Formats: sequence, C-alpha cells, structure tokens
Amino acid sequence: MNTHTDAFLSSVMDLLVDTVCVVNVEGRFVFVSAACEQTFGYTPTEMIGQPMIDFVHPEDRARTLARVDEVYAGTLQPHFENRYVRKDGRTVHIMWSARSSHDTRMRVAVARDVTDRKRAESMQAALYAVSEAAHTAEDLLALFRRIHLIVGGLMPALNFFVALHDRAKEELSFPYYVDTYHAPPAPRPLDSGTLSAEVIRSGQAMLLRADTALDLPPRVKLDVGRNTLDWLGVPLQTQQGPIGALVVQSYTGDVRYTECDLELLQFVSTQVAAAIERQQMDARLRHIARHDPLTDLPNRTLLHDHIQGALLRAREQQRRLALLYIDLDGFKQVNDSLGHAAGDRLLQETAARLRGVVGTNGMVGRLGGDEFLVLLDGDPRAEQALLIAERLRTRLGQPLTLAERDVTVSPSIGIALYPEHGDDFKQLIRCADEAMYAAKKSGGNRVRLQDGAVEPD
Ligand SMILES: Nc1nc2c(ncn2[C@@H]2O[C@H](COP(=O)(O)OP(=O)(O)OP(=O)(O)O)[C@@H](O)[C@H]2O)c(=O)[nH]1
Repeated sequence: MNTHTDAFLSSVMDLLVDTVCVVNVEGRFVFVSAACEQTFGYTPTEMIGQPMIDFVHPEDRARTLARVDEVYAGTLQPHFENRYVRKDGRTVHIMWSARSSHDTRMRVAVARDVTDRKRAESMQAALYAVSEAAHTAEDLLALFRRIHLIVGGLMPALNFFVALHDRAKEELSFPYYVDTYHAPPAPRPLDSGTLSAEVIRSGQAMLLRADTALDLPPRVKLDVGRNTLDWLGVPLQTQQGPIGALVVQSYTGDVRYTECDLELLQFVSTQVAAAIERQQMDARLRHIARHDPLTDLPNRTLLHDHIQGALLRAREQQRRLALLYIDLDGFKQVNDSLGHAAGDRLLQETAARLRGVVGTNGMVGRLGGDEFLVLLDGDPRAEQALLIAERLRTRLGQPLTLAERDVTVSPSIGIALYPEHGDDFKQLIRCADEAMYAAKKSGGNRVRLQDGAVEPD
C-alpha cells in the first residue's frame, strides 16, 4: 500500500459508523478509526498506545482475554460481545468481529455499539420477569426480593429499597430495605420530608448526584440514605396515584447513577407497581378468608391450620399444647336487651381482652358467635393452662360499658391438653368443648379441665 492509498483507506475508515481497531501482540491499540470517540468517548490519540484490556469492563476482562487467545489461534470470531467503560463512566455494549494477521501478529477488529439493543432486550426481559414474579411470588416480601434481583440485572443495586405509602394510615413504611450502612427506617408520616416521601408526594422521579446542585424543596430533609453519593428514586405509579417508590443508592464512586438508569428504573416501575398492587390484593383476600371480620381474630380455618402445624411440631419435639374453649354466658341476653351493635362491641372487647391476656403464649381465634378458642403452645403443664384460663375468666368478667350501661359478662372455659386428651385437632376441640359445656352446666363463670379439676368460682 502506498502513502496515498493509506491516507485514502484511513479516511474511508473514519467515515464508518463502526469503529475499526488494530491491536498489536502486546495488546495495545495501534490504530483506531475516528468513530471510537462516539462509541468509547475517547479520541484516537487517547486510545492509541494504551492497553486494550484497560478499557474493558472489569467483569468482562477474563473472558475477553480468553477470546483474544482464540483469535490468535485463528478461530473466526464473528459475534463476540463484551462491555467497555466509556470515558464518562457509562457502560457500552460492543459487538466485535475480529481476525488476526499471521504476518504482523496484529488483530484487526470492528466494534459495533449495541448498547441500545442490549438495553431494549434487558428491559423486555425485566418486564417479563416482573410480571412472572407478580404471579408466582408467594407474598410481598418474596416479590420484593425478586424485584431487587431484576433491578440488579439492569443496574448496580446493592443498596435498594421499596417505600410504600399506606393511604388509610397516611404512613410511609419501608417493607424491603437492603443497605450497606443503615437499618430499615421506622414507619413515618408521609409529610416527614424524606426523599422517598417527596418522590411519592410529587409523583416525580428524582436523581440526586453528589456533583449535582441540590435543588430540593425546603421541606425535604436528607435523612434517609444519609451520606449517599447518588440517590435515585422513582414513584410506583398506579391509576390511583403513586403507592410508593423504588430507590437505589450508591455510597462509592464505583457506582454512579445517570439519567439512563432513571429511565430504566422508571420503565419497570409501572409493572412493579401493578405487581405490588396484585400482591396486596391477594394478601387482603387471603387475610379475609382466614380472619373473622368483626374482631379480626383468626377464624376456624386459620385456627385449624395453625393448630395442625403446632401439633406436628409438638409431636416432633415432644412438647405439650393446651386448647381453651371459651363461650360467653348469657350473651344472647346482651343482644336482646342492648341491641346487636352492643353485642358486636362486647365481642370485639372480648377479643381484645383475650389477646391482651394470652399475649405471646399462644393464639386466640373466634370460632363463631360468642365462642372463642385459645391455643397455648409454650409446652404448658395442666396447672399453667389452668392459671392462664383463670386469668382469662377474671379479665373477661370485668365490667365494661355498653350502650351507656355497665355490663358484666362471664365466660365458661373448657381445657383440653395434648397429648392427654387427643392427638388431632378434631379430638382436642371436641374435648375442650365438652369441658366448656360441663363448666356451663355447672353454673358458668368457671374453668374446667377435661376429665379433671374444676376451678372454683
Ligand atoms: N351481636 C352479635 N351477635 C351474634 C353474632 N354471632 C352470633 N350472635 C348471636 O350470639 C348468640 C349466641 O347464642 P348462645 O351462645 O346460645 O347465647 P348465650 O346467651 O351465650 O347462651 P349460653 O352460651 O348458653 O350462655 C345468638 O343469639 C346469635 O344470634 C355476632 O357476630 N354479633
């Protein structure tokens, strides 16, 4: 090739949209065409003489070097893809075709910027993954874990959290919060002025970079994710308005967020919001199906499942259980004399009192009407079960005001023990019911242990 031809070829290469690169046997660029500036952000002068591998994304260096060996071995490399780090820090996806020359021991490669295609593919994959997670995640926490993984596939997301706004309670909570330095913040009012609250209130995405002048409304405090370098939050938009926010944060210069990340996060956020709404709806339906609407106590179905589980564990660990069957004495009379609403209030107060006494010693549920069940699962002896039942009797027997009248309603309580009185739900509940019935027959306001002691009035 003469000089004239060299100059001609060089000017032709400079017209190409793809970048032509020549790398010597030491792995340094000896030629790059003008398009490199568009693709890599560096001018040819900045690249020529530099080791090629220094420009490659750190995670792709090992496999890139392995490919270089294959190129020298003469294997044609039509479509090798890897990532480079542009001068501005952004990642660029490159599709290469490369060959080596035996004579000069040089590699000639053509680089095509396929970042847009890669981005579209990963966005598509992310959307699909979110919609799949919406259908398969078993609860909200499982969904958040999956979303974290999906967002992590689109951008660095080591520090990631989900903020949710409960409109009824006017409360902002952080049900999923993964952070290098901070524990999950406590729930707070929406007007507490945090960045995520601001994203939810305004419905606008927010990207705060350490090098960007902060132009925040005066009410916003930087008290969530303090000391972050970059903070990127997008609202979770639904037809009813924003229900929360997705946030990624960085603490080190290795991870910086850009407008491009903002677009990506915003793109998946609508699908994520729909997935969260769906999970919340499922959770509400599951709750309704397993709780009593008047007292919000577990209903018979949930009690049954919970007690079956407790029986399994008790059998394995050779521990005791106690079942307390509680029925109010003369409840019908309250309904008849003070009205159904007063009866409802009494049932709600009974539930609260039972919960208060039982605390962490077990589970309280409502079987229906004025009948409640308590499971004591702390390996109770008969005396301990009797003691708690006695406390319940005393507490329920304390007066309360209904329809402006002081009312006192006592309970009858029957106790069945595992393993003494049965080893399945049906048997135990029947025994506890019989004991309660016996307590009621002998005048009510009593605790009776199946086949056993009656506590005095
Ligand atoms: N207010 C109200 N009443 C209910 C509800 N569910 C059932 N009841 C009523 O509760 C009453 C339960 O009947 P019983 O257990 O025979 O009433 P009791 O007067 O306590 O009878 P003993 O148990 O023999 O002392 C019935 O009158 C039902 O109509 C409810 O959710 N709210």
